[in-house]
Amino acid sequence: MTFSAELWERGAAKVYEEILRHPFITGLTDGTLEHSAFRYFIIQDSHYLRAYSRALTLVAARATSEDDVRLFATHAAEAIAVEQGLHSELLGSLGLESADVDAAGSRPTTTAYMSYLTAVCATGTYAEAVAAVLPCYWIYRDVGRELLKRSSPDPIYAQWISTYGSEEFDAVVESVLAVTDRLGDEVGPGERERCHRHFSTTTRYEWMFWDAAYRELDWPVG
Ligand SMILES: Cc1ncc(C[n+]2csc(CCO)c2C)c(N)n1
Repeated sequence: MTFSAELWERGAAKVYEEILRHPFITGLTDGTLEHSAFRYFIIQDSHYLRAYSRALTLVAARATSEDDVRLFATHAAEAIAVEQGLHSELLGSLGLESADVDAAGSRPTTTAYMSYLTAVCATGTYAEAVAAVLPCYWIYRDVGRELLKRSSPDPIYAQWISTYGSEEFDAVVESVLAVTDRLGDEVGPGERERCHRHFSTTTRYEWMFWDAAYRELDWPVG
């Protein structure tokens, strides 16, 4: 079995099914999701993408070949492009501007997910860092494909869906899966277990990110 298949089977298969069943996801395609929940999601995703792009530059710095440095450095730049392009368009459609993103700040789940990613990418090995960032790519590709089949009666949701369900994005994910499988042949048993732990933790955070948006979770105090 490839390393990526092993990671998915142990850490993501069940959570992925839960994600597809989550009312945030089903609400996107049947149009019942409240705009306020989607607004929360886009605002939090702007914060997330800012941290994620920095985390990817740490992955790039740890990479063991020039091709891999280029791959992750390119994705870091693309994450910023998504934040500044797609997001500013969506913010406009939702009646928001970038000052609203700053005013809302990063909420608990976003903060926890960003902090975990940053810590692993800053202090872990190259394989650990790749395992931590992988669910972000992989889950969005697979969820994007499912959503694309169903599409959405709401043009704002349909626009968002088309970004992650695209063929270009598919190629991006395949290249990261190829890196993961290669690293699977190089890691020792202790590092392999740490990769599993990071992969399943950030997979859970992906579910929690949608759940927090659905419930519009805020800090309980302060
Ligand atoms: C919570 C959350 N998780 C994953 C993504 C998807 N994503 C963000 S950056 C990137 C790779 C480089 O473009 C991918 C796949 C998201 N937007 N928000």
